[in-house]
Amino acid sequence: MKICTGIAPVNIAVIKYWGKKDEKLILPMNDSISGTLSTDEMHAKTSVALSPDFTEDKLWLNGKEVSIHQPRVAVCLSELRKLAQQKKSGGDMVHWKMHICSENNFPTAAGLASSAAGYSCLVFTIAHALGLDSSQVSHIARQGSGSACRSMFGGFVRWRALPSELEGKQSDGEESEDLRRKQSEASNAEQIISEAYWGSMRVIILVVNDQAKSTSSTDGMQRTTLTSTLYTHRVHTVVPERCERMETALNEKDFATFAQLTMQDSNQFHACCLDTYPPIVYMNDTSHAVVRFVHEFNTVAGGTKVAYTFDAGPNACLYLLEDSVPLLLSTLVQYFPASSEISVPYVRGLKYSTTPSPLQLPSFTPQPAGLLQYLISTRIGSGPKILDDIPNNHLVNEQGAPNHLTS
Ligand SMILES: Nc1ncnc2c1ncn2[C@@H]1O[C@H](COP(=O)(O)OP(=O)(O)OP(=O)(O)O)[C@@H](O)[C@H]1O
Ligand SMILES: C[C@@](O)(CCOP(=O)(O)OP(=O)(O)O)CC(=O)O
Repeated sequence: MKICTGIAPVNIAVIKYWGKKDEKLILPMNDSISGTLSTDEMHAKTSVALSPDFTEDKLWLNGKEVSIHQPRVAVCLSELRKLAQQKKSGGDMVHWKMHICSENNFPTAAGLASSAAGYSCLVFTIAHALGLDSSQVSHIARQGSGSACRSMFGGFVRWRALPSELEGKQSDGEESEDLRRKQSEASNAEQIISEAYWGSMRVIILVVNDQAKSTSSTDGMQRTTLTSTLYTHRVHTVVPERCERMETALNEKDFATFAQLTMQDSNQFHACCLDTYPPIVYMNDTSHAVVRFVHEFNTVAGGTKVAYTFDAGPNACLYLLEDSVPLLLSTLVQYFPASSEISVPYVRGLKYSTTPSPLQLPSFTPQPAGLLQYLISTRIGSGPKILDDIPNNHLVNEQGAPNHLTS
């Protein structure tokens, strides 16, 4: 019997992934770039037990058994076992069944990138258990959920689309097994900026008080690729150039350019969603109020101090530098007050000792209390980690049954 436990981070894209060239392999239409958030505030945690005595693979998510036969979970397990066999790694364990327990210390499927952290954690932890090099398996995490490949590394991460020379199909229209394997291995993630390089980068997540389930990313992006003409322009013309400019801004620690590109890319992604037919609407009135707030804050602050970005949901993610956080937080709390009924801290996570007076924003009206549920204050952090040396930390016990939820 072998048991391993790992944790993995959430990532939030600053140049968005949206749309696939290949639904099965999850090959993206364009490169994307994201920041990896610290696991101190938000993480997925996975334990895997392998034993020659287990008769079937099993999976528990947040304490409940779920089907191990979901195609995306199944493909991750079979690819990891195949790779371990090829590399002659893991010995007999390659043939043993696994019991996997996974949980998130933040809401699952609420548009907070739980699938990215979740699949990254599952693939990283099993790769470690089978003795594989976990820096070489982001293409497997990608097959769980595209954005999961970026959670395999810390700092800022770029996920590359397939290089054009590997795009071809064979003359009979059928790709060979060999070409498919090469294609799959060629679209992977790599760290472009370490978490230490721009150590003052901070992130604040604004959880919007409306978690109505809208179109899933998987379905939404499929519809956009089929129907949006703006999207064609985005993929072929805008994103390639924007990714290069984003890498330069990160390398030069040029916050104003980083922030402008981040906001423009979020806006264009949501414009493509609206240009989808029938349209997809992820941002709500509160999201749009946050956009207006950020622009007004930057105007009054006399420079671009804060950037917003929105994924496939109404929650906002703000990128800013450490020295702007106290003023941003005090102003935000003033203009987006907590509900009077809130029984938990409104601002969670990283604490700051100073509370400056809020900026006065003449063109922005204070919003009704409770539009935001809570805020998570965090920073850019490192990639997944194995936590086997912490006692009593596993989510699964020696009998292969789930332990009680621990975090
Ligand atoms: N810790 C985990 N381990 C394994 N799978 C997970 C884990 N967390 C989430 N998932 C998978 O991801 C699914 C949720 O993905 P979904 O894309 O709906 O939500 P999200 O990732 O929170 O939102 P978004 O992708 O819009 O940011 C879950 O139903 C489950 O299949
Ligand atoms: C808007 C996004 O968050 C979309 C994420 O899409 P997913 O990675 O959840 O989609 P699938 O590959 O179908 O699982 C942008 C991004 O993270 O780059």
